Amino acid sequence: MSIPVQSEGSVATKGGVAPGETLLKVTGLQKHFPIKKGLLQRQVGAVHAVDGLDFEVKAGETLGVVGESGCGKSTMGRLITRLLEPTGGTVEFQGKDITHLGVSGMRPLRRDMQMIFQDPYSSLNPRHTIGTIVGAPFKLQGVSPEGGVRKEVQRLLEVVGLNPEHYNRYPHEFSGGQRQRIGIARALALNPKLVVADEPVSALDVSIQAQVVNLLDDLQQELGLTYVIIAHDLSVVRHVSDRIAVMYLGKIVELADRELLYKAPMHPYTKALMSAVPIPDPRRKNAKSDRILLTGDVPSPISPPSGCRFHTRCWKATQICTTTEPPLLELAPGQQVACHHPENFADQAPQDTVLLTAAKEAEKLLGETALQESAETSAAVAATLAEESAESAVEAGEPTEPAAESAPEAAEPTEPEAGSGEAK
Ligand SMILES: Nc1ncnc2c1ncn2[C@@H]1O[C@H](COP(=O)(O)OP(=O)(O)OP(=O)(O)O)[C@@H](O)[C@H]1O
Repeated sequence: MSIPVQSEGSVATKGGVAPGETLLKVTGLQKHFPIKKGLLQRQVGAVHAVDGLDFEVKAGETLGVVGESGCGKSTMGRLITRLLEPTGGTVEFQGKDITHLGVSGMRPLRRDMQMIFQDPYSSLNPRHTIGTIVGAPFKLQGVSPEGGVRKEVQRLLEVVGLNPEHYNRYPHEFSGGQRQRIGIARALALNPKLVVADEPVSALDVSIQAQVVNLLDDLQQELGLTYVIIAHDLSVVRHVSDRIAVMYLGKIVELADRELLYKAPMHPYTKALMSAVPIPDPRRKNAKSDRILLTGDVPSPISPPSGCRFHTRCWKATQICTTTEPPLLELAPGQQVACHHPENFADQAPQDTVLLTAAKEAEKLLGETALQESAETSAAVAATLAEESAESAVEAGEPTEPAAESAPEAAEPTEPEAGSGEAK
């Protein structure tokens, strides 16, 4: 599809943020929704929807955000576009702190950051024509596009693959996929720099999902857009994201380049999510499923578990996971992980070996292939690391013993890891 050039020039070069430079920076971002009770509406607790997020989004990239329902993805999207006021932390957009900007302070920035919502049925006013809906941002911002609003709206409709002649039609006259295209046209009207798409295709038929995802991809290529795409399903963000953040109960547990995340996920939760993505390969139709089934429900965000929040469902959890929250560390270039016992990497807490009872139960539900693979990859990576550090120790003239210590898994037999938890 050919997309007409925007009248105001390339987004990526507009406003001084060059591709690859930081467009959005989030530090320690928090949102706690108060729970109030009684006549006096006293606060009795809080929903820890987003609980300390740190990440950056570079101009021109697509950051995918995935996680189960209720993990705080939408809240995060609304916080970074400042549709919600954060409880803590900071949000910087183009180097400017926008954390506590009021409505008037945010108004000029609204042009630069737009949101696409999940439900193309409820996000469009049924009483307004498409022309009014897509043209609304011009009115709200007091912008008069060259050639008039009508001409610009028709151009935008064409950009998203809709017939510009349908300017006077109403939302109910369009299919779900077309309505989502209308939502995208509205988001693009003011030539934004950052587009946050919250589950942009979840409400659509699978056959239409690919069309909308491809449209978003095409628009990014042509207009130099920066995306944060939120989805509960890795298969949606898989093809469009440059980097992917995996969220669990209000926290990022892994943030990595797409390739790294798919080839060697380090957080057990990422591994479990990935095992749930179906592989469309007819040759595997009789293969034994190695899907990782997580035990129990997602704990309540009102009183999240202590230590690592995933420990209640993790098959690798040990004592330290219940007491100490693992920091989000860059364990490999381009891969940040918050885990004491990561996959595909040397153990971060090798001294702590006693598996929790819950973990032992979770282990029973894991596919054997998954456990075997997990053990093999961890042992292989640990062996490579041990080799590398032994080599560097020899080069530096040091004794080679400490290298083996720093990668204790290297010495382990390649038995399933969860089963060999005691010896880890
Ligand atoms: N306005 C609100 N008041 C109180 N709690 C809220 C509010 N908005 C969200 N929450 C709670 O915050 C938590 C995170 O919600 P959020 O919608 O951000 O999750 P999500 O990962 O986007 O889930 P989904 O995919 O189902 O939308 C949930 O427990 C939710 O109930």
